[in-house]
Amino acid sequence: MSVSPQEAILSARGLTKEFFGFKAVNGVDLDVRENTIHALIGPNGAGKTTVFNLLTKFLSPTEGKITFRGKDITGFKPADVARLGLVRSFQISAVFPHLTVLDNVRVALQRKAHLGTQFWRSNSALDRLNDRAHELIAAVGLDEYAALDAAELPYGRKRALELATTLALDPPVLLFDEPMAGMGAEDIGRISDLIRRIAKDRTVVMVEHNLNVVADLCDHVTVLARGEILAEGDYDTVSSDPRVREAYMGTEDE
Ligand SMILES: Nc1ncnc2c1ncn2[C@@H]1O[C@H](COP(=O)(O)OP(=O)(O)OP(=O)(O)O)[C@@H](O)[C@H]1O
Repeated sequence: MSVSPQEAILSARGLTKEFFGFKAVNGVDLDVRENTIHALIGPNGAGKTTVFNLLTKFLSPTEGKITFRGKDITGFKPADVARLGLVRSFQISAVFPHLTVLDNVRVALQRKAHLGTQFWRSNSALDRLNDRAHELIAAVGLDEYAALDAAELPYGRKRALELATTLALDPPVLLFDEPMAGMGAEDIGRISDLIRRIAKDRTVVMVEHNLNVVADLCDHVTVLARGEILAEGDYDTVSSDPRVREAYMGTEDE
């Protein structure tokens, strides 16, 4: 099932990335539809992280074009695309270990508001910020941890905090690189629920190795292998595709 470019919030055409002559990503056309959860999957070395870094502008493509809401963002810097509303979470999210959960979320909200030091002159603005911080903390299930330093949080809860600080920026598109990496079953369930809730009125793109999570969460799946798109569609479609099965089994044998 291909997505028509008109419906896509984020698109790539002919996306190619060469490292020293080796094409890690080769001619990838991608359309991410608004308000869906879109997974990038594929065996090790397929080019998922490279595509993810190209989409978020952490890498520049050797060839190809990326558009966001119809605007060509190929030459943009990561901060520029974040400002437009394309924000990656987890691997780069700024959580300060020695600030409390509440203060971490407040700092993120302040950044969003660009209020800087002037902000603290207004008590009503401070109240609004505190209310919003508590809402976000509740949304990610961290109410009882609000006063704890971020460093003291268990791993899964730390990721929930990273999610809250990302949500503070209120981005229409969120990109996650392996959000479930290193998590136990309980945390996976909690973060999956969170992502599902977030995605009700947002677009989510995620690289994910855990195929149970992909099956459970994602509306659309793009399978990459050797830098190219091997298959696309919903999970049932791609998981029953013999080429996809072969690509995964091939790497298991290696
Ligand atoms: N900076 C780089 N320099 C050289 N080669 C790279 C670089 N980054 C990635 N590659 C190569 O590009 C290919 C794709 O890598 P990438 O990390 O995008 O794959 P992946 O699908 O995310 O893999 P994994 O599931 O193992 O994380 C690999 O062969 C990798 O070795």
